[in-house]
Amino acid sequence: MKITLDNVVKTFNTFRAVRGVSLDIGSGELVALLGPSGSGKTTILRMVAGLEYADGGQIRFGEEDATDIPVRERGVGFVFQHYALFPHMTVGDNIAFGMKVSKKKRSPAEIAARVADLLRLVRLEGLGDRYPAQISGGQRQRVALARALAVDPKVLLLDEPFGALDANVRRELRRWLREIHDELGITTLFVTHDQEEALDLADRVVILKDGKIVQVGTPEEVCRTPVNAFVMRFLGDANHFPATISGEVASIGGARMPAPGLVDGAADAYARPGDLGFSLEGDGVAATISRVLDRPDGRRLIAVTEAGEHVELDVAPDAPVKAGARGVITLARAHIFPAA
Ligand SMILES: Nc1ncnc2c1ncn2[C@@H]1O[C@H](COP(=O)(O)OP(=O)(O)OP(=O)(O)O)[C@@H](O)[C@H]1O
Repeated sequence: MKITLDNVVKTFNTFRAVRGVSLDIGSGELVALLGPSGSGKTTILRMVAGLEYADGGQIRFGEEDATDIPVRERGVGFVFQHYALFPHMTVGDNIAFGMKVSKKKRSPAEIAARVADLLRLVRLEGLGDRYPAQISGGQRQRVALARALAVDPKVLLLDEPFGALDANVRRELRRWLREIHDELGITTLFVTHDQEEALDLADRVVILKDGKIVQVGTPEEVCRTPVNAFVMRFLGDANHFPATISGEVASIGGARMPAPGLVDGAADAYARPGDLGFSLEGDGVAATISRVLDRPDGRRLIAVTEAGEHVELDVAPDAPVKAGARGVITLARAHIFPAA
């Protein structure tokens, strides 16, 4: 099912939570809405679900105006962070619940077979007789997904479904969700404020700020060509350097870089840790190493520039650098934007 948002607006009292959002979500696509707290992600999801009405613009399911489709007939499955399972029902009964109350009549044997299929799909075979309190948080969210899938939704809406889980479980569930999505091909809209989660999971990422879309693109597009400093910073690990533009060339400390299309004057350059290096001499930004952090996947240096800015850079695990070393930060790549 294709979903279209056409200049959608939502106002609470006088506060504009969503300010003219237009977005096409292709049939079978997995799209993440990513943005800081209060950027309007949940409000957009709730409007698609029909739990909230847009007060401007239009939402279409296929070619049909969604306002004409009652919530129960939208064919939407939800998983929310705090959308608790029924504690007094077994896992199996929780999954069966939607089928039992659905207009589409199914026999008890059909329901039991479907519950068994779904338990297999979410890899919880054998746990159907447990109660929610007897399984882990990650398993509970898998049950919540199985319950949402039980009624064959055309659209799946997930609001921070893994928000309450620890980092390793989150990572595992996100891989698993992607596999399930690829198997079932249900159009999925996923809300998160976790950049890594959005980038790992989604076909396309929609970056929101103050109720507006700032950028839409594949993970590669938003990472490699952020449209502005907000996207660059929000995606994480952005080091800032003041820059000066002259004749479409940026000077960043002693380094020079092409800056096509930028006007002369002050600018902001941003670079990620992997785009930086450290050497004792050369063209770059003078800095002193303040800390050396060793991690399973390499060595990260924390440097302080002469302007007092902290910069993080990744070097080879065996790079011979010690805290206190003075030298220059070299830039292999940077994103340069007009000064804010
Ligand atoms: N029912 C409501 N009444 C008044 N204001 C609301 C209501 N729901 C949301 N808002 C406001 O609308 C803005 C957007 O909220 P929304 O929950 O959509 O943001 P979000 O991006 O999902 O944030 P979070 O990540 O914190 O959940 C916020 O400023 C919020 O306070």
